[in-house]
Amino acid sequence: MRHSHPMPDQPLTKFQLRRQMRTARRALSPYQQRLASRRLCARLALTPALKRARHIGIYWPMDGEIDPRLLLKRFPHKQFYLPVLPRPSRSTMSFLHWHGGQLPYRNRHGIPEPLAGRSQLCAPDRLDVVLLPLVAFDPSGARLGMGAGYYDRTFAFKRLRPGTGPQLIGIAHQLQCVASLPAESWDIPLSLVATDQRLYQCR
Ligand SMILES: Nc1nc2c(c(=O)[nH]1)N(C=O)[C@@H](CNc1ccc(C(=O)N[C@@H](CCC(=O)O)C(=O)O)cc1)CN2
Ligand SMILES: Nc1ncnc2c1ncn2[C@@H]1O[C@H](COP(=O)(O)OP(=O)(O)OP(=O)(O)O)[C@@H](O)[C@H]1O
Repeated sequence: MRHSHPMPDQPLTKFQLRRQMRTARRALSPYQQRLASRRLCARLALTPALKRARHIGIYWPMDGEIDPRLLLKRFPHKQFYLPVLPRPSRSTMSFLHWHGGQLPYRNRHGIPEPLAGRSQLCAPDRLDVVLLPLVAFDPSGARLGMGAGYYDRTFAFKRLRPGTGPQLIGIAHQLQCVASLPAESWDIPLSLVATDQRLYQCR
């Protein structure tokens, strides 16, 4: 009996944490989502990183993720790029230029992507800033994603050549903040996390 149930105060496994955070995120109302997105984008727009950046990696939100797409209206002269899943036998994502309109094609996870050949490609190391989706984060800049490792693999070169490549900025709802996440050897740390409520300067 003593060992038949996990202790209630045991740390959640990554699996449990993902499920809990994704459920909490999805439970936000459309009004809460719009408000959070406006607050996030207003805060991000004031950061030196965004003001300086010319080529910015962004994402198309899903599953209750905070929506960064208002930034296109704030910065009509900057170039924005969406991630495209690795082609067969490749392991890293590409980034394709996006003007802000609707996108008919959806990838195998149901997320809209621009079409290769029709949109200009930007190599991951040529982006100035990347806004990363995440499931949970901690104030040190550790990130828990969907679990496929796409972003970790795409920006793994930053561990070999620290200080090169884009500045990686995690964006999230404030409720996605946890006290601490287990660090994995392949994790690429975030330099900044921005939420609808505040900024976390990580290093
Ligand atoms: N908005 C957004 N775009 C993104 C990511 C993300 O986290 N958010 N990614 C960050 O890596 C990549 C896609 N990664 C993904 C990894 C796993 C699943 C996934 O497991 N999805 C379903 C299972 C069903 C299905 O895939 O069809 C799930 O919800 O459980 C989805 C996307 C690239 N684009
Ligand atoms: N640089 C890398 N080289 C090889 N494999 C990697 C690398 N980075 C991550 N992986 C693999 O990807 C898998 C998923 O990693 P993890 O659970 O940390 O993903 P995540 O950061 O949550 O997801 P995502 O980046 O897709 O949002 C791990 O099992 C790991 O083996």
